[in-house]
Amino acid sequence: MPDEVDRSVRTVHVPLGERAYDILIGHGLIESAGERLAQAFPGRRFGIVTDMEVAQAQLPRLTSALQAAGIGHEVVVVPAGEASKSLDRLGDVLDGLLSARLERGDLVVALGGGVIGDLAGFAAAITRRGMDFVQMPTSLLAQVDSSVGGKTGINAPQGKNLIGAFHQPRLVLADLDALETLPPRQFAAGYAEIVKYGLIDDEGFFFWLEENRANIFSGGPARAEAIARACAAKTRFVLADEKETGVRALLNLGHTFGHALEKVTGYSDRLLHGEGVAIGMVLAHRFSARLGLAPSQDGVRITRHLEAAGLPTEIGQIAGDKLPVEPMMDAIAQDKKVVRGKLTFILTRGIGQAFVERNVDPEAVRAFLEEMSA
Ligand SMILES: NC(=O)c1ccc[n+]([C@@H]2O[C@H](COP(=O)([O-])OP(=O)(O)OC[C@H]3O[C@@H](n4cnc5c(N)ncnc54)[C@H](O)[C@@H]3O)[C@@H](O)[C@H]2O)c1
Ligand SMILES: O=C(O)C(=O)C[C@@H](O)[C@H](O)[C@H](O)COP(=O)(O)O
Ligand SMILES: [Zn+2]
Repeated sequence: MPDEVDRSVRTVHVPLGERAYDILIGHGLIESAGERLAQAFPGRRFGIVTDMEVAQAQLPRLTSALQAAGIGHEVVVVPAGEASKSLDRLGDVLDGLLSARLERGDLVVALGGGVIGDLAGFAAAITRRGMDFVQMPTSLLAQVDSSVGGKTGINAPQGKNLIGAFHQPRLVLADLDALETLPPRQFAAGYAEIVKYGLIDDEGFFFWLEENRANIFSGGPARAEAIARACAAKTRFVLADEKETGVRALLNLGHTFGHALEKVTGYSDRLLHGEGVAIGMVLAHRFSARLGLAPSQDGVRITRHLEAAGLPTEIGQIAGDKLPVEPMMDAIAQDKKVVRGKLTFILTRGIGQAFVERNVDPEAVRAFLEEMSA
């Protein structure tokens, strides 16, 4: 931790009309959650959904704060990790919320990383035909990406996030102190999604990250700035295209490859989501260069930056047996961006110049993946 801790709270507003909400980023937000929630949602009860690791590292801070504010709450805990984005664990969460007799006017609180945000957000969307929910992201990835924008859901055997709903949170409280207990591998995985915003349409941000990566990782002032800039960038895309009929698909840079890799590694610790995104972004740049769209040096520069952050950049770096290409192609064919059977990829003309390419030739993708997996 730096000697001087900045106590100010940054706010990114998401002006989505009647679904508008604030993202607060700062220290001590879990401790002040009792007062904030009591003021914003007077008289409501809260169903906190979390995972076993976050329950150990962060939950006592929240329950003490709610107790101190006299707020009624129940807790539902699921195992940590991507495997909890499943129908079985969704059933457990629904059972916990209903057994606690939370009413439709009460709120769900997602305390955890992106797995908890996606799972609890989806549970909120369908419990009693729709409860409000608050995101309290505790991983870097959740603070810069998954807690914002309203995508919620779980995985299916056929592919990643194939079951879900758009359901915006009412409030996002991103407590920087929570990151102090986050394992380093998880921090690096979240960093990949920060880099993504630079690669999509903001080369200046990517260059800033090249200068400030060490400060972000060590918990210096650049960390809060990076998180706030990432949230502001995501908010821009969500406002322009809340339900992803067009430009929001750019937030999927690296994800078509990444999601396929997550599926073939069994949604397990073999490959974290952010690690899949890191490899996927490198592949998207290489594939674009292969098609003559982007300079290959940009791919090299991105690879260097991600490697310096401790992230994998090659399929061959994934632990375990060699990954087969055909199941990856099956996953790619199930991607939600597919239109009338045609593959959509986010390709690029270089750093900060991503674009949506519809009707990508599956044979070109297969040949590329065969080569990249060799
Ligand atoms: N909805 C969206 O827009 C969106 C965006 C990006 C990613 N996602 C999803 O998010 C998920 C990945 O999220 P993630 O990387 O946060 O994974 P995660 O939720 O599994 O959290 C990572 C790990 O860190 C632990 N953890 C989290 N916070 C901690 C803390 N403060 N201290 C100690 N341990 C902590 C968790 O227990 C878990 O083991 C994927 O399922 C991905 O599909 C969704
Ligand atoms: O919010 C979005 O839109 C994103 O694409 C953000 C991604 O980082 C995230 O992983 C998202 O869950 C992927 O969405 P999906 O629609 O491809 O499942
Ligand atoms: Zn992602």
